[in-house]
Amino acid sequence: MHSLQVSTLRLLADIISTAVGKMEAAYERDGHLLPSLDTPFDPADSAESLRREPDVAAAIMDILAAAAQISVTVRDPSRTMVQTALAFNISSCLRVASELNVVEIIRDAPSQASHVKEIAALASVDSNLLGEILKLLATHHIFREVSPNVFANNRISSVLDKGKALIDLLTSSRDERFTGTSGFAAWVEYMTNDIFRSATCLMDAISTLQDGIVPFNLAFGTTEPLYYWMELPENAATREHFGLAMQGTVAGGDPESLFHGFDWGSLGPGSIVVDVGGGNGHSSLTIAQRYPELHVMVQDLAHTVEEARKYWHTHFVDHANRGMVEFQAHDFFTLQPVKNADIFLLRIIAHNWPDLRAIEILKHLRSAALPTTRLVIMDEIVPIAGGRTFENADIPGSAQLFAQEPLLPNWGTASAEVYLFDIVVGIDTIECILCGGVERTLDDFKELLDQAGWEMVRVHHGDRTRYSQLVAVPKV
Ligand SMILES: C[S@@+](CC[C@H](N)C(=O)[O-])C[C@H]1O[C@@H](n2cnc3c(N)ncnc32)[C@H](O)[C@@H]1O
Repeated sequence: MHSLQVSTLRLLADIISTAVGKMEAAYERDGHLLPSLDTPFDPADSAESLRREPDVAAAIMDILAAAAQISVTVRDPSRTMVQTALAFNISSCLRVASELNVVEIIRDAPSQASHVKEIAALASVDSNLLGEILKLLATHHIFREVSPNVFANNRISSVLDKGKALIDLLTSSRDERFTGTSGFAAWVEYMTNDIFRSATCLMDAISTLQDGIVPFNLAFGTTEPLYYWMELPENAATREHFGLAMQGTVAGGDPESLFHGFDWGSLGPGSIVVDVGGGNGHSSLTIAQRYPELHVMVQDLAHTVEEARKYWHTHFVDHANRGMVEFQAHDFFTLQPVKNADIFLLRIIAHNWPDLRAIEILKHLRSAALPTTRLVIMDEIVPIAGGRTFENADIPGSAQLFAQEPLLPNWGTASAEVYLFDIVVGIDTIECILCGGVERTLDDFKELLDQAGWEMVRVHHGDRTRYSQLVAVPKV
């Protein structure tokens, strides 16, 4: 038994060693250095794009999975448990750092490093507590403590940079801080504040078993479903914050992600793309910027679609002036008014709804579809985790890769995001907590589409920084 454990450790160490060798070879071949953890992230650095090369991406997955597995194998389990139980403090401290603009304060300091007293003075908070917060984050490689109580940005903290002048951030209202940003900090703050609050009510909602009441309702004291609650006039600031946060879901992953999948260039001039539940329409806007001959219709609930109109007029006024974009208040649980769509785009919509409701949305799209209409779904696909066999090989692109033993088949915590978001959509939006997980496996999607009259014809797997894309056509 003991020697078996030791040989498992050796296998894990070998996986790391082999993967590091592959990375070394790729970086050497291209004449790049691996970007340092100690310096701010530069998305324009060509060394960064190397991480997306299939061999390097696979090596990274192996390193993440094996390093995590080796750590929990060798550690006293009660220490692992305590640290995991207290992990919420990391979320909480991250929110503080973002709301107080710590990254931007350090960025604009003369030597790009600041004593916590200087940071606290600019942020108008107590320096002792802030120091503890930053030390916890630095211990998790978020910021770097360059000398006692002096902090610098590093690769991880720098991605929170809102990219605005510090003076603007310090003088603007809380609600205006994200305006004009990529939305990534808005997304992080939405997760560490709104979603965090809902998460604290998970146990209460599960034990109460009230139909239609999810943790979000208990946390925010409302019986309205999340998106209808956001439509209320008093929640305009949250709605705007959420719209920017959704934009941040693209900015924080691979900005090119929308183009890794369905070939938008294959659509002819004037093709109609309906962005169903499009939020502020940032995804269809990015697609239209690259393919300006596409005619876009952004649909969402009434107030959200007005945010979309503002967003497009700020970021792509030319398309709006050419009459190539329309904004339509539309509830996707009602008849779809666009009957001549080339594409119905559903980005991170299906995961918000339990099967019966998702089928309703898909059926409305099916009823409005022409024989040539295609449905493009962008969402997470939950990998098969309980084995290493895959059965849907008949659909192009669908095959799932599995990690080598002794890693978990789904690469364990290297794939954690999809499981974390499964809980997020459960606590925020499903209408009945007993309806089951809403992030779906490929089989779940196939079944869902089938029941709504669609046939899945192509799968483009994401790579944990991108949503997967599924293409479906009307079933005849
Ligand atoms: C997770 S967000 C995704 C937004 C956008 N597709 C994106 O990728 O950023 C879900 C969107 O669904 C919209 N939504 C929720 N319920 C809706 C309904 N009944 N009809 C239309 N849109 C709805 C919300 O307002 C929100 O914009």
